[in-house]
Amino acid sequence: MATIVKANNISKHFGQKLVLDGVSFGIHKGEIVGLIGENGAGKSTLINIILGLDSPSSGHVSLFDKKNDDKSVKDKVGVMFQDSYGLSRIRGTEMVELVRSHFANPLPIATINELAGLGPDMRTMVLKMSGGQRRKLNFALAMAGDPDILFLDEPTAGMDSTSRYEFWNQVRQLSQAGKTIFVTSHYLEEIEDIASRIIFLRNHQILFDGTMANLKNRFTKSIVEFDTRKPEKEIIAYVHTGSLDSDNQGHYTFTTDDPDKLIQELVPVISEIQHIKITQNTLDQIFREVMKEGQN
Ligand SMILES: Nc1ncnc2c1ncn2[C@@H]1O[C@H](COP(=O)(O)OP(=O)(O)OP(=O)(O)O)[C@@H](O)[C@H]1O
Repeated sequence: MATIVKANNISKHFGQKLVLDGVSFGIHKGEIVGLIGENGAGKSTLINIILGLDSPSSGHVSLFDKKNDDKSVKDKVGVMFQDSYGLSRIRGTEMVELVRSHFANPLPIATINELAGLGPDMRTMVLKMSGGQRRKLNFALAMAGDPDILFLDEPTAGMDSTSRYEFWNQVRQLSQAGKTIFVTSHYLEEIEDIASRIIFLRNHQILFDGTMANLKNRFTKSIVEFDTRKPEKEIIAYVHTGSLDSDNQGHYTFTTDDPDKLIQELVPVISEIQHIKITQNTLDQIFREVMKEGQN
């Protein structure tokens, strides 16, 4: 699989302040990578370094196997920044035209608007656009050059629920069409939903890099719940792979590393068990737990 981004041992200081410390990873074609970390973790700094907008204190980055300032790379990269741009006294359509003119093979403006979902609002002066409309315009600008890789920095902040839903559907379709996506967001349920891979920045380094399933296996246990009239001591006698959290009027809650095995252990009494439910922590819960651990 082609590696589109290679970040090799990136460190970054701002003055005395260490922000990134030996960060390395590769991003492959077609992946949707979710970069997560607390406020100030260095997500935007890392994106800026990958894009060549900032330089690392040490380490190096390549995009499409070239240096990130190589001219041939520019046409293949689309970026949706967090902040709005300086030009605000022109219409959205004019802004998109301006950006299109910088690319060799831009998408038609109607296609760009279809992707961004701005409709007639694209003709509004940028100054008069709402926060959500500006986000959509930012997405339009990111897509203007028909990029192979899209960097999305907090793309849905300020978007209403329907717009978010449509936005992520669009991103999913772009991914299915072969685009590579690198996204940061504090809306972790959205990252959990969209990303094929999570990179978790913590204490200036990569704490975790892998699939959501791997992340859950590493940082969380499963909860197995069920109802039964069997007395507690009988149930406990069967279960060896989990610990009983509560037995509340016949509703049992076990925490376990291996929910499949726990269910197998219950097989002798399974006919007397009802409403079995297995759950795992969400990305949001895992994130909060990992952050809490760091404070202790
Ligand atoms: N140009 C700069 N000069 C000095 N410090 C900077 C600069 N840019 C970023 N920083 C600092 O680097 C750290 C990382 O900032 P960055 O914006 O990369 O974090 P982030 O993970 O994107 O945060 P957020 O989730 O809040 O957007 C912060 O402490 C920030 O104050």
